[in-house]
Amino acid sequence: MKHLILAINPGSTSTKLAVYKDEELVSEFKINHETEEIMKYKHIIDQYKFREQIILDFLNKEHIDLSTFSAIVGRGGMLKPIESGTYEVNDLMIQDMMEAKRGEHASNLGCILARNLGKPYGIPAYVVDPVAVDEMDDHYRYSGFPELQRRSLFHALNHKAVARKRAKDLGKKYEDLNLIIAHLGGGISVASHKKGKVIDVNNALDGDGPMSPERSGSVPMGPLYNMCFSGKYTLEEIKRKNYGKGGLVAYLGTNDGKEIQDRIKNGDEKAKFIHEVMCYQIAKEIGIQATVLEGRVDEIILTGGLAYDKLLVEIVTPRVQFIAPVVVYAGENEMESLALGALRVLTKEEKPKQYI
Ligand SMILES: Nc1ncnc2c1ncn2[C@@H]1O[C@H](COP(=O)(O)OP(=O)(O)OP(=O)(O)O)[C@@H](O)[C@H]1O
Ligand SMILES: CCCC(=O)O
Repeated sequence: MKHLILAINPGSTSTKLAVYKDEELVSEFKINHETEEIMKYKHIIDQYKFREQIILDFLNKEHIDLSTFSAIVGRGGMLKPIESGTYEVNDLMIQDMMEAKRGEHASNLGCILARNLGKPYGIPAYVVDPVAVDEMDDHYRYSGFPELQRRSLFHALNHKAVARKRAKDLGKKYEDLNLIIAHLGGGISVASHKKGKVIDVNNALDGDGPMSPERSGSVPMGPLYNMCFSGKYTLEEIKRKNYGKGGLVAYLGTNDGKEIQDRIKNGDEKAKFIHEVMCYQIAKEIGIQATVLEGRVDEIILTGGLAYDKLLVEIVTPRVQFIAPVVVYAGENEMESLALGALRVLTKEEKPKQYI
């Protein structure tokens, strides 16, 4: 019997959905969200109904009955640090995502949507490679403030999926390669994959790394703490400057990479300069990760939605190709990875991990 699987991927600038019959893609859907549309919700959890309606409308349009799914799988959010794999959605996971104690990210909704949609029909819910996957080297964790440790939060699902895909395309094992992978999405994470483990990455949610379509990336700390204590801003407003309203959207009023490309083509000098700054910072972050891998880098991979941007690739590549060859895997492999992660559990090839 074939398994019908619904994959749900709430991203920071989009909602992506896919239906798989075993390994075969049956149908998919993606909707991009304007910054204003998303920013009107104070907390990620407040977006629940909005994102749920997108899923129900998609299933309706495709004439797919919810009750026919064998499993529903969501992108996993800011859980406690955990190892890579497929996890059963349980009560603790739901509670942690509702409380968002480790922070707010669109992917926090993945497990809640998967569980709630399937529950009336007894359909099992899973998450795969949540953003909280933690395989870090301990050197990574320490900052110069003993009170402040770095946290592993990144686009683990796409990082792992692209790394495995590249290894397969090369006829090698992921565990035999050293890769620098730059996920270039609404947020940007650039990571060192050392022999199958992600040992270092910038965490854009904590204001680390390059600016991105809607994250500030790292900013000068002196001016930042003056700003924080100026009395002009609430904590919420400062957080929004880092996450949601930072980066390209702060300078150009849009998080839409295609629109920015069009503006550049039409001679918009400001868009051109800010885009160059983002590219410069991406290249610099790749350089940082090259030192983590001590220069022993097999390949640099550019992936995520922004990797479709040819100008970005043209600017970043010459700055970093002295480190290793640059390969582009534009878009993401997240939907297939979600579905295959659930399928391995349904076919009993793998036992689901428990979130405790
Ligand atoms: N063809 C394209 N050209 C330029 N930019 C693009 C293109 N397609 C998508 N983008 C941009 O890529 C970004 C979104 O990438 P992606 O879909 O990987 O992110 P997301 O899933 O919404 O967010 P995140 O990965 O941070 O969770 C947006 O800024 C989008 O405008
Ligand atoms: C937690 C994923 C990182 C990001 O969206 O910036």
